[in-house]
Amino acid sequence: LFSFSVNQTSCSPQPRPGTQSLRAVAGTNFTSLEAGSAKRDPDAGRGGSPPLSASRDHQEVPAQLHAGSRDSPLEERLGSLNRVGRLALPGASLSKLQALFSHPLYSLPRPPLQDDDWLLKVKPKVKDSNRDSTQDWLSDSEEGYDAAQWNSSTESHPPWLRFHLAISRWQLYDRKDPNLQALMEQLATHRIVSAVQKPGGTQLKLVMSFPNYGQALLKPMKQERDAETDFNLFYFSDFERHNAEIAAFHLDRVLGFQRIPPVAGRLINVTREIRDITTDRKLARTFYTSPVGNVCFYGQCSYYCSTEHAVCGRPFALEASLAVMLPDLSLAGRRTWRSPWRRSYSRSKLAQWEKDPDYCSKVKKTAPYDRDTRLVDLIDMAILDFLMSNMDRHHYETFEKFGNNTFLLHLDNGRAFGRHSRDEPSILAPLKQCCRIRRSTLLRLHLLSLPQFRLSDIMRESLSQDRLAAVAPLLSQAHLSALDRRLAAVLQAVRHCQERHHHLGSNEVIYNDIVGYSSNDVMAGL
Ligand SMILES: Nc1ncnc2c1ncn2[C@@H]1O[C@H](COP(=O)(O)OP(=O)(O)OP(=O)(O)O)[C@@H](O)[C@H]1O
Ligand SMILES: [Mn+2]
Repeated sequence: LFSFSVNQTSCSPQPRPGTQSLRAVAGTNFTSLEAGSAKRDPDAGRGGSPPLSASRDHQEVPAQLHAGSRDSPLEERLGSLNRVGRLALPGASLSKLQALFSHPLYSLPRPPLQDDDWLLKVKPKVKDSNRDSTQDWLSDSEEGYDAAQWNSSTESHPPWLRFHLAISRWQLYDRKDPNLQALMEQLATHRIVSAVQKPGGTQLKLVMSFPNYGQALLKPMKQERDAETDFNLFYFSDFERHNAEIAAFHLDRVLGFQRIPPVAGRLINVTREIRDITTDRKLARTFYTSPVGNVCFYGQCSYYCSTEHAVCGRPFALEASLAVMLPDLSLAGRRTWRSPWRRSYSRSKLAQWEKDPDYCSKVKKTAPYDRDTRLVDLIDMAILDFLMSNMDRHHYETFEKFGNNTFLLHLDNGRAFGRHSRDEPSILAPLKQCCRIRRSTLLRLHLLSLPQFRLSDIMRESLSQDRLAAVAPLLSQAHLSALDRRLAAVLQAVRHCQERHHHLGSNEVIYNDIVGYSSNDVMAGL
């Protein structure tokens, strides 16, 4: 019916899904503030720009942020953030999360997207002979799947395909895209037609398929929510946690990154939704019933796939995380990068960054960290990882198509949120050693440290939207409190950097990613 073209042609940009109602998230107070004055951005129809409000109340805010940024001390800027915070909460009708996402810092203007800033595009194919053979194949061999009647029109696309088609050079998804809701709903509720093991990686995970050909990566619950990782366990031996995958997605979104594929929690029926339907014989062979009558399996993998580490239903119900699959590698190849701050993964050796106090200045001179935003993107990732105490970020990935000038995918967060009683300062090494941070990130972190937006409250609210929150909160209060404590530590690290580099001016520490737009652009945009 159609095919993807990764090589861009000279066609004009396709309209993107979900950009028609970009304002949907604005809450009641903002809606009334904006009523009548909100104009659609001419680029919005292409998904090129975030929702832009022309409200006068909003115009004052970025002006403060903008003007205060270059030379005023941080406290002064925090003061203006405080005013912004209050502005965003005029009554009680906006939840904290809604108020946060309505804040101008979550709708910063981005450069308009060009044709080659989209990962994929639909290329209509009209040959009738192809169409017939595709349909025959669908109905003959794909039992349990819906007949696909997709064409080049967005309306005909299932949520997972809309998600794929909306991936851009700068983010995996647009937070305000209404398709996201549909996508999460699919992950959490759609019938599962197939479950097979995903080869590669160290721990058990399954690829689940839905009737509309969507797929998700499943990680099962392996331990109780608030079990703390044994202090003596090496980080590379830690179990993965399904709730960490879910919470990491929420945290990444709350930080305004949009670099983790959407993840939803779900109670899986181990018998009906895995054992009875799997075509993976190696997986099927590992099922058994435990002495208390629970259905268990352990699969095949290089770590923890044995009867000692079986995954069990109660008696059939199993908590799991389902992450939406990224486009197949044949359509959108990815490049894997070794993190310069990777741990040594040896019990006896230290990594170079642990020994060399001048390590960052070398990294800064090495491609691709020597240009564009790669270094500050890596530091964003380190901040995310420090907040959730993920020590396992040995590699990261990017989409090949976008070259070096693109966002970093934060995949594999299963080893985060293992410990709440301690922080792991070494995760912040990239920030502390390089003393560099995106201004947009820093301002959002400040916002999340204010009582009216407190990170732990925001995360509690965000996670309460997940279906598994009905079983038990996805992060215990101890983990939520740790987030606030760690956020304060990140801000302290930045302050320390600013003191150290005081003589060089604040631009030395703060990478100003909000300039590049003229003052007028910002005024019009916010
Ligand atoms: N949402 C996704 N869509 C497509 N591929 C994914 C997704 N998430 C992860 N992957 C791929 O699957 C691979 C394995 O996933 P993951 O890293 O989560 O498992 P793992 O067992 O922890 O692996 P490792 O032990 O190597 O860290 C990753 O290298 C990544 O490329
Ligand atoms: Mn891993």
